[in-house]
Amino acid sequence: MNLPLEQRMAAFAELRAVKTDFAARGWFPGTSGNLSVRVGEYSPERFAFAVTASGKDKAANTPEDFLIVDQEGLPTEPTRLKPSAETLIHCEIYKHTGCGAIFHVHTIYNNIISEYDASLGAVPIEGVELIKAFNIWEENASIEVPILPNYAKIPRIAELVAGAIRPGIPGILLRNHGIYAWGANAFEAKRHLEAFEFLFEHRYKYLLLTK
Ligand SMILES: CSCCC(=O)C(=O)COP(=O)(O)O
Ligand SMILES: [Zn+2]
Repeated sequence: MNLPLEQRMAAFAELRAVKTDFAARGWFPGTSGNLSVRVGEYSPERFAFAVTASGKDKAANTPEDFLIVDQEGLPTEPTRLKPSAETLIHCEIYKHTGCGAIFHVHTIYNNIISEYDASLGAVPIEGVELIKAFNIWEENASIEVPILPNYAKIPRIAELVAGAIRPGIPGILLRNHGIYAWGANAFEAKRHLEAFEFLFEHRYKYLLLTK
């Protein structure tokens, strides 16, 4: 898939803005986290996306922070950059949702809550206003955010992604690892990620107060 230079540059610029924003929040500790936005035409069998390069300090901006990969997670042109080690998870989410952007961060709240609720297989959240960020408008709505095991081998996690995606819930937690949040575009993926993080912090603090 040959993408015009302007499309690649626009995707990289969009990722850079999100990366800078999340880095300022401390959302990339120890080089963790990865970001992607889809570019060009889409079918579940054939698509491409811009993704962060693996192992970089995501708080630093360099000319070698992003590359384009295809639906298999392989670079679309020769490069010495390595795509995120977790690119296969992005591939699965794009394939099964058709979304336009995916953001993955490790935070204290998403790690602790995913561990706390691991035996349930999902984080239950009820009656918090920010559920509306997922376009769920009913009164006293409840949602469950799925939790997958954090296997060392990413392909083992990737093969569970399709079965974990729940209609209307644009996110998946990896146990004691972090969250993947997605949306139709970068704006929506960011809104979803911020809402998830708010809801995890809310649950953590509510549990502390009430247990
Ligand atoms: C040091 S964090 C371990 C890998 C990880 O979970 C992550 O999110 C970052 O991996 P990447 O290859 O995208 O840099
Ligand atoms: Zn990670």
